[in-house]
Amino acid sequence: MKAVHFGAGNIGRGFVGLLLHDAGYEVVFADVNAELIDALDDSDEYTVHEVGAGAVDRVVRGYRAVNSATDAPWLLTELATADLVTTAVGPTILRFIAPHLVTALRERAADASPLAIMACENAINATDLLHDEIASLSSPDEWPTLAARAVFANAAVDRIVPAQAAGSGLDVTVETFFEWAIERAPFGDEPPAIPGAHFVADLAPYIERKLFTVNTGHAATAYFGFLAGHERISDALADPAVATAVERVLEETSRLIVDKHDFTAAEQSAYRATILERFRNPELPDTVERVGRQPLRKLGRHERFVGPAAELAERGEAVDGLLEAVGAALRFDLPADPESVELQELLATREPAAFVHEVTGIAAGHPLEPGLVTAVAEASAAE
Ligand SMILES: NC(=O)C1=CN([C@@H]2O[C@H](COP(=O)(O)OP(=O)(O)OC[C@H]3O[C@@H](n4cnc5c(N)ncnc54)[C@H](O)[C@@H]3O)[C@@H](O)[C@H]2O)C=CC1
Ligand SMILES: O=P(O)(O)OC[C@H]1O[C@](O)(CO)[C@@H](O)[C@@H]1O
Repeated sequence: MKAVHFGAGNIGRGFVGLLLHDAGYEVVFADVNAELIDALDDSDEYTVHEVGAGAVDRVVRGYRAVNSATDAPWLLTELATADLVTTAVGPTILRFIAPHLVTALRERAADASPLAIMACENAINATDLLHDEIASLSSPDEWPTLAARAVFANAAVDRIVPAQAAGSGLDVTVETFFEWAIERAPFGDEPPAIPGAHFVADLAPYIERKLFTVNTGHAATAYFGFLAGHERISDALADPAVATAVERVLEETSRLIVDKHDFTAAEQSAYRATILERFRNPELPDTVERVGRQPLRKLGRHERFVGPAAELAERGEAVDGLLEAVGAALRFDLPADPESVELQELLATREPAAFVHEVTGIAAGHPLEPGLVTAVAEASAAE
């Protein structure tokens, strides 16, 4: 069994690549970072160091690496005999992966087993997004033939993998916790054998609970923590003012999760407590800058703040905590982060309502619009 994994970064090496390796797959990493690919190519193994209670080290061996920017022919050769393709590149990068996959599907033998494709990104239904990008490169006549050569399954991935210390080489430091939930239905009776993953009938509850608890809580900690002058996530959460603001946000999203899905209030409360403990892990060298990265993406319509806030507002529920988190995100002013720079430029040049429509995708007249406009106006005035 062979898996081609796009994105040999933190999640690629520290989570998806590791679980595929442990599942017995021959793993081929594809990345556009030449230095990283060369390092993988020149190495025989790397170690995934867990930190926290019950931590163990795991060694990944026997992989290959291909530079997908400069060696498309070799990548295609690998894809031709792959059983599985995964990605961990970031949702905005999926459109750059699509051209490789459309070509691979064109060249895939009609009698080969369908290629399983799973985008492992922090976004609702990222595989659907990748599917649509691939289909857009085909024609309505051709696409049914290509689509029959693949199985697309959405997935939710959860493991905190911070930025790695300089000099750590290919080794990756990760938390002990992980969860990889994958839609079962697209595979029929034969889901891929990945012991570390679990296959679920309906992914929506898992991905919404994950994105609107883990990612909402983490990003809120980052933005409130940044404003309070903290560098590390664990220090930010040790600040009672930050912890209280984050709790307020998570109480709101938890209300939505419990209302919409089959999780009880007690289950959601336990899940929330667990994730806050994960964020507090003092052995995890995680920073507010990493967790807050790409604020424009994180302020998107179906993302961790505006997504749940819009649904709650539509239900007539209060969203003061989420709006406060949006306000903090708007003040994430970090010259090293291109999206933060763009965000500050937009704040300085757009009227608040125009900013809201453009950045958050919330339209005029939506019940969340007034709250967002106020948050933007306050952030602009504070500039
Ligand atoms: N780090 C974390 O704790 C978690 C991250 N995620 C998600 O996983 C994805 C990846 O995140 P990280 O691993 O943290 O980022 P990362 O920056 O460490 O890794 C991304 C990798 O993708 C590569 N890449 C960029 N463009 C590419 C292209 N066109 N083709 C092939 N490779 C390309 C980069 O060179 C880099 O090695 C994101 O969607 C993130 O939201 C999900 C759960 C946890
Ligand atoms: O690129 P994003 O969406 O910030 O992804 C990283 C996030 O995902 C998480 O790993 C949670 O699974 C957090 O560590 C981190 O905030």
